[in-house]
Amino acid sequence: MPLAGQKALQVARAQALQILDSRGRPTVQVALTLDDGYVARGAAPSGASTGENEAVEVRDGGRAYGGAGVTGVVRTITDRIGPALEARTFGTVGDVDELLHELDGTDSFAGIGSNASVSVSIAAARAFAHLGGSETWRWVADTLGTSPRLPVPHFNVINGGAHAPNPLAFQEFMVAPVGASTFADAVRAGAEVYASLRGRLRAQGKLAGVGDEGGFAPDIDAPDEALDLLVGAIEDAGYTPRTDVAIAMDPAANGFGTPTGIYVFSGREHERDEMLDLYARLVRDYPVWSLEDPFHEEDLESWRAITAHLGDEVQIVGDDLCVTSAERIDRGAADGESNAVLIKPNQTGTVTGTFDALRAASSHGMGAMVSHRSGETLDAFIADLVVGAGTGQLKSGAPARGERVAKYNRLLEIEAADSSLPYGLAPRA
Ligand SMILES: C=C(OP(=O)(O)O)C(=O)O
Ligand SMILES: [Mg+2]
Repeated sequence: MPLAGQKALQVARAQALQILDSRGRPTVQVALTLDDGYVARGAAPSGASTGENEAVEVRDGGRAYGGAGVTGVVRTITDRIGPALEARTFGTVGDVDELLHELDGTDSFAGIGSNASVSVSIAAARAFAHLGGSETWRWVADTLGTSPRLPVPHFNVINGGAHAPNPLAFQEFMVAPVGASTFADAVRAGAEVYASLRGRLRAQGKLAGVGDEGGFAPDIDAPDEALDLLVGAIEDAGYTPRTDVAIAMDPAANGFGTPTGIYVFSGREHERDEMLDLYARLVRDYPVWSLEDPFHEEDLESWRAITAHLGDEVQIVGDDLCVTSAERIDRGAADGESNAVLIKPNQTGTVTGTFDALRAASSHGMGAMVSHRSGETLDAFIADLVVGAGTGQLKSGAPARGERVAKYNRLLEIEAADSSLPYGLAPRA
């Protein structure tokens, strides 16, 4: 249903452009020009460690850009989606997304590409916000019926796994300023911890390059070593681990595990029980508050075991497990597989699918962390999304590199413009 007083969307011109993402690979940007001259844009990010059941990103074959171009997707938008958009008026973003599903004709966006659908859908969401005279975050909150809030930023400061060339199997080690009183203070804490971590790594002779999300990629392989570095960096920056700044991890275990529960890292195999013991020890010994994709997406027995054993102490987040799918979130909740979900719009391919996933998580009392992808653009839609959805958690990489800080900087802008917005994790239902 359209929001009260919502003007219908009439697209005068739909254009698409191949641009580069933060890995130097092509992606697509859409521009929808409205009758009043307003241009609503949306760009598609791209993951490297993807779940099996994500909506399908379509790329060209051939040799251009290592076979990774999106000229076909640009053509699909220009020749098929654009004319279909221009031919009709739309009452809601759901109507636009329905058209995208119709044009696609598959149940995974393998036809038009989730990179086409998500960029069009994000642009349409911005167009509806503009037509309603509101900021995009406010439009999200009005559409979902949620209480907006500024999220705790999760800064990924040590990168491994598929995002870095180092031997570290676990993909992400994040610092989360849970004790900050404003978003601006949280950004400052994140930047200070990042700077002190750089100092520690330099002092230890381990300062190497950075990974895809801007975190350092030191030549280490043990999770303990990464966590020791983080705790030391938090203290060096003058903060108290856990109460001021907590830690979140995304091992992204699809990258080193199997459906049958065998996990290979640090030069040997680890079985399910050993992994459960390892996580229990890390949660006990370090200020870890959130643990994402600790097991392979098909190793459901392990997911159920960790949620049962550690779910009261830490948030267990399903990313590759749930792939921003309301259906999979419902199933996972019923089976006790995780108690929180990651929300990435391009995993489902539309803003409507993203809203459905957020509603599903909320209906089960699950936490929801909104997330960037490892391949990003300057598009900061997820910043507005997380404020409007009011889930209180965002991960967008290190507090460095333009495509990562674009999201944090947008949140600083939102906070500066509306100081009544609360900051912090959403109270659990
Ligand atoms: C952000 C992530 O990485 P990618 O975008 O490569 O899936 C993740 O796994 O949470
Ligand atoms: Mg993940």
